[in-house]
Parts: sequence; C-alpha cells; structure tokens
Amino acid sequence: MSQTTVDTRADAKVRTVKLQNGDIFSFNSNISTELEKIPVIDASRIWSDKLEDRKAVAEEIRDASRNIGFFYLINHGIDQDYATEVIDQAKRFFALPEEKKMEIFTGLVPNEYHLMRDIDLSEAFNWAYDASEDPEAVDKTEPSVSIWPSDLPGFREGLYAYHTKLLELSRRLTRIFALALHLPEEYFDAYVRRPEAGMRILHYPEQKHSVDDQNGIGAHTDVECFTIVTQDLSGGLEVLSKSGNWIKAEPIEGSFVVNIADAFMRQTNNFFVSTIHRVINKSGHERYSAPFFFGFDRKKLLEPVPTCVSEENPMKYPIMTGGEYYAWRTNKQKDTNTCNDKMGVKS
Ligand SMILES: O=C(O)CCC(=O)C(=O)O
Ligand SMILES: [Fe+2]
Repeated sequence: MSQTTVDTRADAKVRTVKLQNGDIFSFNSNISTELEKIPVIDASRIWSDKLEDRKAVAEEIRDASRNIGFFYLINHGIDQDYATEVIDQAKRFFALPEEKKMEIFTGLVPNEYHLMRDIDLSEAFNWAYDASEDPEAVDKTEPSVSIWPSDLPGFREGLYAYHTKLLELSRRLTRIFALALHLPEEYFDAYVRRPEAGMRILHYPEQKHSVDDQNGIGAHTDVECFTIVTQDLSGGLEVLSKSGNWIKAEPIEGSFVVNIADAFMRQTNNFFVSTIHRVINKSGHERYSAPFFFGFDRKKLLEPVPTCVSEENPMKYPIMTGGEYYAWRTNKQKDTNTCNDKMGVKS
C-alpha cells in the first residue's frame, strides 16, 4: 500500500492527493457519492471449459480495468465459509490485549502486526506467501517468513485455508487478464508459478472525526498486480473516479472487490489503471476486511505487455525485475517528497 498526503483544507482551492510515487491527483469534493457505479462482473465464466465464455468475461474485465481499475466479482466459486472464518479470526485477533498484539509488532512491512491509529484509524495483521500452503508450489522447501501470534490455535490454519483458495482464483484470473489484454491465455503463467501473495486482515474502529480530519486508511494505490478485497457489510471503501469523485464501493454480500495495482498498470504501460482508494468507517460499528495482494514473481523481468506498446506508444517506464521495482517502490514510500527518480516514469 502506498500512503499519501491529502490537502483538504477548507481554504484549499483544489483538493489534491499526492501519492508516494509522486503522482498528484485532484478531486472535486471530499464527500463520497453513489452516482457512479463500480461494474459487477459474473465470474462463473472464468471456470468455463469454453474459450468463448472466458473471452467474454475477459472483455468485461478489460473495460473495467482500463476505465476505473475496480470491479466486483460475483459467483467466483469460493465458498463463503472461508471468508466468514477469516473475518471471525480477525475479530478474535484484534480483540486480544494490546500487549499481546505488540508481541508480533516488527515495524517491518509485511509480516507484522501493524497499528496505524496515529495516522489512520485502523490496525492490521499481515502474512506472506508460504510455499507449504501452495498446492502448486515449485519449491516446497522454501522457508516461511511470516510471524504468528502464540496461543491462538486455528488462527494460522483459518487464514491460510482462505489464502490458498485465493491463490488458485488469482492464477485463474491472471489467465483471464491475459485474454483481457488480447494475449494468449498462458502468457503470464511463468510469472505466477512463484507469485507474491501477501494478505492482511484489517480492523477499523468506528470513526468519530470528519473525513477531512481522519481516514480508516488514507488515499493510496496498491503496489502489486491486483488486489482481491473481502469486506464485511459495514461499507466504507471508496474509489476516486477519473471524474474526480469518491465513489462508494458498497458491500455486496459474497462478492470480492478486485482492483488493479501499480505493477500491473506499469507493465501495461498505463492501459490498466491503478486507482486511488481509501476507507472511511462511518458505519456506527467496527469494520473488518481482508485484502489479498497478488503480484508476479519478484525474480522475473516485468517486460512490457506487447499489446500495450507500439512505436506511437513506447514504454513509459524502465524495465526491471519485480524485486527491483518493489525495492524502489518501498524506498519511495519512505520518502514522499522525492518525485524525480530515474526508476519512475521516463521523462
Ligand atoms: O479495507 C478495505 O476495504 C481496503 C483496504 C486497502 O485498500 C488496503 O489494505 O490496501
Ligand atoms: Fe488498498
């Protein structure tokens, strides 16, 4: 996640948001609207044996990914019990005493307990890809890096049961994204044999302050290829549309909210858009969510997608591996003020 600075002073002429990658966006009002809608896509066809079905759903995903960078997936085929279990485990974890949670606070991202109450009103627990929980892992001996709370039986198991399902869905979605980019279906397969697949559970206490003074999570874009968000029924996720309005991503029971993230926007030469979003919990009660951040193998070169570059539209970014990009990006996050980096957009 890339946090931002938002200038929303009452006397500010234009409201702007500055992302960690240096990009500055303006928006009309800090108040969210339901006037624009995020597309709802029936995912049952991604599992169809018929290529025409998979291509049809890919076209819907293509439109959503380039126009708004966000869409809902319904009928995705993952049993609701997995999501319910993860939200229940989140409630159990965040209800632990502060000292207990701080035992696994590392100050590093990811793999940590993460307390953001000073800036944003939320707390998070992150965990990483684990080869032993990936039925398709290429190297089952790869050591696990996540840190787990002690004395919480069933916690790790409940989280990974869902994580493993989302991994399978994401590999399938990667194929659909290849079709969406008018490439052979297997085009990205080699990038996701050893994917990045961090996940987090989040707890947002009810927010009392105004949206100008506080957010659950401030305006940001995600870092990897795409994110799959499971949210409870509280509402609060908002998306900044191209027209400069904050659109509510209203909860749809049993659905996922999927959004394009920065690495995919970069690889598609800005054809897909990584859209700014935030969370404001004014629901009157606590909110829980579980985003899954899916990315390509850090060792692979993030080559430009061939259908997104041409002589008239050359690649806007230097080509680097996923690992180099991630290192540059996390460094950037530490220093919001440096915008002129050779690794960023070509001038
Ligand atoms: O809680 C949510 O609905 C989204 C959280 C999010 O955007 C993030 O963790 O990057
Ligand atoms: Fe996000």
